[in-house]
Amino acid sequence: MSQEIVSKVSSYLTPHVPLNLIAQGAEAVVFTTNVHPYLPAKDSSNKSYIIKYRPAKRYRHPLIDRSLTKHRTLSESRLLAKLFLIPGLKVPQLIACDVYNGYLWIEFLGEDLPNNGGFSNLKNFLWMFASSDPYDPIVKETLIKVGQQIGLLHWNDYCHGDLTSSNIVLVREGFQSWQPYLIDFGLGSSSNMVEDKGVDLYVLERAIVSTHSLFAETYKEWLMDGFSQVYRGNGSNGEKKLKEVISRFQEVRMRGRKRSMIG
Ligand SMILES: Nc1ncnc2c1ncn2[C@@H]1O[C@H](COP(=O)(O)OP(=O)(O)OP(=O)(O)O)[C@@H](O)[C@H]1O
Repeated sequence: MSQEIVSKVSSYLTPHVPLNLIAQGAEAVVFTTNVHPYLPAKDSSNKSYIIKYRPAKRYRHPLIDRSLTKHRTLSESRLLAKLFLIPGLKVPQLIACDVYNGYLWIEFLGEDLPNNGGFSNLKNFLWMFASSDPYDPIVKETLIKVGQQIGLLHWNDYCHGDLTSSNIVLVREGFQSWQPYLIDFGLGSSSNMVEDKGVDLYVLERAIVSTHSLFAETYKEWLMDGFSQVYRGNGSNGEKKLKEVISRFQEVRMRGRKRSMIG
């Protein structure tokens, strides 16, 4: 990780904003901080926030780079703000954005899992149960809820674009219950196309199969149960649309299989 980027962020945000680097993806550098951009420090000291920064890419022309950064930061923040208003859909709250400089300030979600299980995303959560009881009722309940969240997203004609098990964060509710939240809408879009929905479902299926292959069949069933519940809750129109999405999902899966056989 380039120290240069960290220094740049730190000097832009001033020393009043302590930063803890937690991730560097292809697109963005992600920090946590305990400082809220608007509230006085004493009001926010127990909470954590995410600062997502899209650094400049040297290989792009500076003008194009600035325009792309602005466009992507704006698009992610708009999407988050719209999704946050959909009843029942769980996404982190957008707190602030600085689109010209590529910064998003977002509510921090999740926690560390017990026994060094890592951060509470779906991937680590399933690993945690893999060695004890992979078919624990908590796993079932959580995967059904994950399916419901994806169902709600798609039913409202939005797509995620990078629906991996790391982009689903679990927030503890009570002692033994977890609420899934969808994060990272950098590639998300408003879309009513069954193709985009089928691809979302396929990407998640691949993520589950590749990391939890032994239990994947059951996990997929639970996910699709939750997903279908949302569509079926919308009457005959929901049933019709559900069939279309599932049929396209199967088509996307077939294309994926052919591609991996051909190489
Ligand atoms: N709101 C949040 N609450 C808690 N953790 C978060 C949040 N947003 C992001 N993270 C953490 O930071 C990581 C990277 O964030 P995000 O996926 O948004 O960035 P990215 O650069 O698009 O990543 P990638 O290129 O890996 O997809 C996430 O996997 C997650 O661990």
